[in-house]
Amino acid sequence: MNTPIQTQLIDGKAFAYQMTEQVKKNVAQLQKDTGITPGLAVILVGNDPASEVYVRNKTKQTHKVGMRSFMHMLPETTTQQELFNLVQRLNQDPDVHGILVQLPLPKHLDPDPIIQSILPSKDVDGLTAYNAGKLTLGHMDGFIPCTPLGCLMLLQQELPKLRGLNALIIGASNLMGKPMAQLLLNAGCTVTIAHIDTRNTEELAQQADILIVATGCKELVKGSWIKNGATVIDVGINRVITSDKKVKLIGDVAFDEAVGKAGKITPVPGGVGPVTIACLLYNTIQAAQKHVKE
Ligand SMILES: Nc1nc(=O)c2c([nH]1)NC[C@@H]1CN(c3ccc(C(=O)N[C@@H](CCC(=O)O)C(=O)O)cc3)C=[N+]21
Ligand SMILES: [Mg+2]
Repeated sequence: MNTPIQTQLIDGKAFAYQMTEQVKKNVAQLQKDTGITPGLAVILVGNDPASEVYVRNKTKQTHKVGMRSFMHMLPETTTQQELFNLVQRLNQDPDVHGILVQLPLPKHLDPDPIIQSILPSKDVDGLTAYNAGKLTLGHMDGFIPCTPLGCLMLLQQELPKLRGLNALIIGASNLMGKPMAQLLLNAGCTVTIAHIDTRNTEELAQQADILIVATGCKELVKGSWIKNGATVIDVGINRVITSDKKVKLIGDVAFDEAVGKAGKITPVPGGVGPVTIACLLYNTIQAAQKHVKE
């Protein structure tokens, strides 16, 4: 019999708090040195309830660190041209250092041309071809998407050494899986990406020292998929209604099954989510600092 493993929770909330305090100091310093207040513009189109929660959290944290927040809530009926025009305006606005277009957009809008129209120097989400290319080349001076950057920072804190570890990323999106793979490759991991058409995801997971799950499929990863002692990063946030009719957040990992198998795991909520927001603020202060140097 295997003795059950003591599973340690990775406290994303505490990590995010520390990071946010540092950003706050940097904002104050920048203001003192230059008189500039970093500004973040967030565009939200339509009324997806989950997106509204994230955007509200972002706005709250932006104010907390002393940055300016420019919220643009656009109706569901917004056209491609109107959205495009707004991005152009924000690109030219000297008070705006970072621009984020909350995804997903309503179905009638094509996200790619909109994202690609953001000035790379204001692309704090790291989704333009310029910043994605920088990351692929291993240049660390571009903007890195906030969620994978947060996952990397958590892993660097939790593990003594990443070099040589087997990492499996389940999910291959431009926002998460692909940049995560680049980051871990640059950090010396042996990286595998599994996606919807992968036939042996479970088997691959069982080999993984680091397992990162970002699929949006609730509790996809079972306890039996997890290698003993592995570090599990659960990026999923799924809203479910409990039998007593309460809204509950659950991850892409069956958390109760993972306890006793994983060495370390991020909870949902309180894991990757808050760190994502802290990284967004981190990228925005970087954008404002670079703006001064130019
Ligand atoms: N262009 C773009 N950039 C993003 O960075 C981006 C995006 N689109 N679309 C959606 C995802 C998701 N995301 C989260 C932000 C905050 C929490 C967060 O605050 N989570 C809390 C719980 C919040 C809740 O109650 O739902 C937690 O996990 O503890 C989660 C997820 C950013 N994303
Ligand atoms: Mg979980």
